[in-house]
Amino acid sequence: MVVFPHAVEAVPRVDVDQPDPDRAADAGESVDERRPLVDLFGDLRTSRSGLSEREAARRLVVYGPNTLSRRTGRRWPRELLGQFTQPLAILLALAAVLAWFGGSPALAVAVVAVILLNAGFAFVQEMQAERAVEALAAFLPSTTSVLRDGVRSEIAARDLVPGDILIIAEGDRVCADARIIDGSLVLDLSALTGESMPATRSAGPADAGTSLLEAPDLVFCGTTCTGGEASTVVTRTGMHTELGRIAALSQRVSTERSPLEQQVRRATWIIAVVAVIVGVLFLPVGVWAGLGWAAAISFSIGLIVANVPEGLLPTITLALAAGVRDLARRGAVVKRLSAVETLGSTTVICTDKTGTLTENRMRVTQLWLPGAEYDTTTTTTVDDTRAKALAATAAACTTAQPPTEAQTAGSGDPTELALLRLAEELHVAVTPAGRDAARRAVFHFDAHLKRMSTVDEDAGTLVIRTKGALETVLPCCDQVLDPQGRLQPLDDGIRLDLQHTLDRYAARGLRVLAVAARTLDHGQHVPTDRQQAESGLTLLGLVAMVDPPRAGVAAAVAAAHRAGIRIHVITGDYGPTAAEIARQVGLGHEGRRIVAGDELDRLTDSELDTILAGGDEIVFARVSPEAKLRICEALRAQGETVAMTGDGVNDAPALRHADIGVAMGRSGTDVAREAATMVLTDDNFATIVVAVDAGRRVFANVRKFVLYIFAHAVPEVVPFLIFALSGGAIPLPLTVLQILAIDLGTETLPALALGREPAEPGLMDRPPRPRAAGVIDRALLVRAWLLLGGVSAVLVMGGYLFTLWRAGWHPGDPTGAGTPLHHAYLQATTITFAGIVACQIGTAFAARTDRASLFTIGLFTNRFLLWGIAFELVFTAAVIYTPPLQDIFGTAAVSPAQLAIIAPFPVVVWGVDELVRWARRRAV
Ligand SMILES: Nc1ncnc2c1ncn2[C@@H]1O[C@H](COP(=O)(O)OP(=O)(O)OP(=O)(O)O)[C@@H](O)[C@H]1O
Repeated sequence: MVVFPHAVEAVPRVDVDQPDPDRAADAGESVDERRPLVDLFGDLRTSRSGLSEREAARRLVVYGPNTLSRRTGRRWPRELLGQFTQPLAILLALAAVLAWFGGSPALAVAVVAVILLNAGFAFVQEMQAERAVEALAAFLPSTTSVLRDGVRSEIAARDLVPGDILIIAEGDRVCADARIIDGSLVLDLSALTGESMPATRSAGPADAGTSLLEAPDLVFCGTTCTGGEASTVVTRTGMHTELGRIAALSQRVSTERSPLEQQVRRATWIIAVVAVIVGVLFLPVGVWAGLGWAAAISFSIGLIVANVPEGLLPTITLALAAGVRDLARRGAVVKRLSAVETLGSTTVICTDKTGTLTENRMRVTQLWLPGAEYDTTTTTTVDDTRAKALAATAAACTTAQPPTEAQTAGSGDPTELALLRLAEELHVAVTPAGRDAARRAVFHFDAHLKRMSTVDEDAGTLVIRTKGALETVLPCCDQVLDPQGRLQPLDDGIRLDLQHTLDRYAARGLRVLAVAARTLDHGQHVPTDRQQAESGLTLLGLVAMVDPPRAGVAAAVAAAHRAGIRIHVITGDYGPTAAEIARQVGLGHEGRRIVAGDELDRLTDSELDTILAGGDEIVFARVSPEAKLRICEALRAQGETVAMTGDGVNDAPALRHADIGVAMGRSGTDVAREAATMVLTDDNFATIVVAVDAGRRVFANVRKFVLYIFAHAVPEVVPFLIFALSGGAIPLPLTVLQILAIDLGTETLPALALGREPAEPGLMDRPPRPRAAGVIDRALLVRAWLLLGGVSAVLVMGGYLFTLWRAGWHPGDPTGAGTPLHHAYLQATTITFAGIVACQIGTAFAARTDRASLFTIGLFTNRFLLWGIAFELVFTAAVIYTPPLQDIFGTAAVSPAQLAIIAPFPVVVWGVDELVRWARRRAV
């Protein structure tokens, strides 16, 4: 259920208190958003202080939730039909037609069953995968800021109703159509109009001449705010918005094919072509070996059907979807299935510091003033008027909302919350209402300037208050307050003192803010020019705050290092502060380097490449968000797979450009969340490493079932080869329907179960897989076809020949119906069939690990596999021992002594593979 178009509600709504759509539509249609504001307020029965909670609740029932709903009901028949028009399904259908007219109706029916089962299976899996991704929206609740009962509060965006006063600020995604009543905004309208240039919208007289989307004071759902702040009155919500109307409703989570799926699709095709060639070639050989044409055709069809790996793709899609679901539970919401596999090959993580490596819960611990210093954690009372003025000024220069009973954590920038708390501790508390009432202008925090300023009226005079990074505030100051409260010029001695203090605090990992102020002369106007306002200030002092590393980050960093992943920090904070935090969490254990923003700007591209190619982990400090894009590009050009975090509007290009853009679910902006591939619902760095782990596991599991499915082809094909090569002297060891029984009945569940295998030990102790490395490589094919398949084929053929030989058969003896050896022949083919099943069980256990021994993960740790094997055994027993199935599949009951021949097969197949893995482990 979503409010924004990036994900759209997939399930038809069936709420009992569902509003009458016609009524709601009427209500939504009847407002003319371009009427003069007073009239619009009248029409919407609202005012500048917003609706009451009660009225809002009532309107929610009338208008319905502010969501875009998509009708899914009618989509599925087309998707199901699509499964039958897949090239592989058409190939099989051709085979069925051939079988029918070739005189093998039973085979034709069986092939049609294969087609139906496969299509149904693929359909269900794809629907599940899609639902998994769409359901993720629930993990990303969107909130929005409104005035209700005159108080600003955060509500779920889906609860927004017409008449609400909605406050839109930089980074927000506009989640309803609204008219601006105060302030101005820079908007990105590209989602709605395709226009990539940002547009400015501000309060003003309504203009009836322009088109709705171009109206200077209207904003629309689906656009994003890239700058400014404004109050607006909501005119339309949900399906009544322009976005709802234009029905950009088909917008869905991107379902483009992942590289993994593309690779497997290609491999599937190659194998299908090989299967067809082998099948067609078998035709003349079969006739030559003594089969009639009809039997030869049916066998070649059987060979084709058996070897076309039609179930592979949907199984992979499902494994990726299971990975997506698992990640969402663990705090990482990914927006594309393909992201799961990209995560697994991540080689570099570029992370910001505040809030990702650290808790983002700041607390002021130090105050510095010319000639005085206080440790606020040990000093119980600070009795210094200059210190109090410092704290009061810093707290007044904020926009954050301190904690209230309703919102115990407060809202806004944690740096500012720490300053509000400091003022309270020093008994100079600033109330948000008083602060906002005195406010005449704000020069917002700017990520490039790294400072912010406010102009406030204080006892009839205007005061400019500035806070920010020392190196950006200092050039705006030309004096300080000395210990006696007199103004002193900022001389070299004080500058040196300030620098020493800054470095001392930074070495402890503290974030340092300089605070300055200036009182305007009587009669001076509120300055509109930022540069002019932020000049001639008096420096009051420094405040330093701790923001401790998050629990678990150090362990995650160590895990990432073991997994061969390098981590660079890209932060707006001061270099030594960031470097100390980096040290505390274990970054740069093999070399750490600080590159400051201005140094980075001076570096040529090749110099940057050289630095990045070295083994150091780098702290890029005081960098602008734009520099993230440059670093990301440089890393990708070196062939790295980059995961990049970001939370601001300006981070969006870098997030889009990285292989995995990671945004913060809690603290980030909507714009960053929109641009990212993965959103961390807990904002925690450790979750990125968890996601990499999950990505690796999903990739490894896909290899496991590909191995398993490929391996069984050999014991199925070899019997045919032996029959053909012997010129019919060795009778066919396997019937066509037995092959289909294996393909349809016994193979599928264990393959699916392998997709749910827990991570193999040591998976995160290996270097990342190269981006170009395919899921199906030579090593996998050798292991599947030569090792597991080869051993199985030898065993199965051995069992078959041994059974025949024990019954007194010699090569060339007739075994057809009515001959004395016929029953023994049926038993021997049954042994081939059961032998392949036994070898599959061994293969499944072998495939569970790629390098490790099965004993290290435990024999019974994959319950799904055990159930799959149990089903496989029951199915096989039914085929062998129930008379109707015996007739269909051409089997005969076998004695316990005969079964004893195949009983050790699983252990032999698995044992040989275990030995090879052991030898490989020793070789490294
Ligand atoms: N609300 C604020 N008002 C004034 N100055 C601020 C404020 N927040 C941060 N600063 C200053 O700007 C600098 C950079 O802050 P910014 O928020 O860009 O970086 P950051 O949050 O530490 O970085 P990141 O999250 O990327 O690790 C800080 O070191 C501080 O000096």
